[in-house]
Amino acid sequence: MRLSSVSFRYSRRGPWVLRDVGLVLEAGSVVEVTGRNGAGKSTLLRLLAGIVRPCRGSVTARPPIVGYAPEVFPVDQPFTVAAYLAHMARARRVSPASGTALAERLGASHLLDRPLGDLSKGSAQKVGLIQSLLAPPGLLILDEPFAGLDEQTRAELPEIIGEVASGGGTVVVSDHQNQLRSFPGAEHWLVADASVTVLDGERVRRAVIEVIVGVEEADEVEQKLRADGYLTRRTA
Ligand SMILES: Nc1ncnc2c1ncn2[C@@H]1O[C@H](COP(=O)(O)OP(=O)(O)OP(=O)(O)O)[C@@H](O)[C@H]1O
Repeated sequence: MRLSSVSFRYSRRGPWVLRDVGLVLEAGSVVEVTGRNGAGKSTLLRLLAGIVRPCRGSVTARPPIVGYAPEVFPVDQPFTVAAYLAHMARARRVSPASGTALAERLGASHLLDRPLGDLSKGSAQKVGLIQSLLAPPGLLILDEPFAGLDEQTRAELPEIIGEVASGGGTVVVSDHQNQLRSFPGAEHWLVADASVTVLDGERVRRAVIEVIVGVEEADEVEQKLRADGYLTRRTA
């Protein structure tokens, strides 16, 4: 799949969110997308998924089956989780059992009879994740999937991502917390100033700076730095 000279803005006179972006996604690759709040990560993911079209440039060779889990799953739908997943399974021409099995794997079986409107943010996000995986995706796009998830699902997610990739699917994950920073073989893209930089260690030189803070502030400062797209590591 390839993005060629892709530019996008939300309105004719609005600012360019992405400008002249060229990218290649290989089958079986895993890409982590980072960047500050509002940098354009979700917009890039929506362009990749085909939810919005470029204003200029083109997206070619998108795999036919795209699984997309949005940052905020829309719960304002009058269905139970089971009915929603069964409906999505029919739309994707797969057995409804696929939704039940995924719900079990992600510790969401107890949610099946609940109305979508009653779900917490984390539970809704799980349902969004399950629907994106119902049919084996050739392209899986997860927008901030780690943000609201419980520990069990957080731990399961890299495994699921690895399975999709080893089946030849391409996986793109936006994650301002850098949860996939040590995922084996993952590519890292940084969205900033309306462009996308492929960080591969050779083309982007890094500097390490030490930031010294009080113990009680450490978590908060680290979270802020990660929210701004920096990689962090703790020393003793
Ligand atoms: N539907 C929309 N209409 C108009 N502007 C939008 C829309 N969605 C996003 N934007 C603007 O486009 C820019 C990029 O937003 P986007 O959501 O892609 O960034 P992001 O990196 O995903 O941010 P975050 O980490 O906060 O989700 C921001 O300035 C945002 O305000």
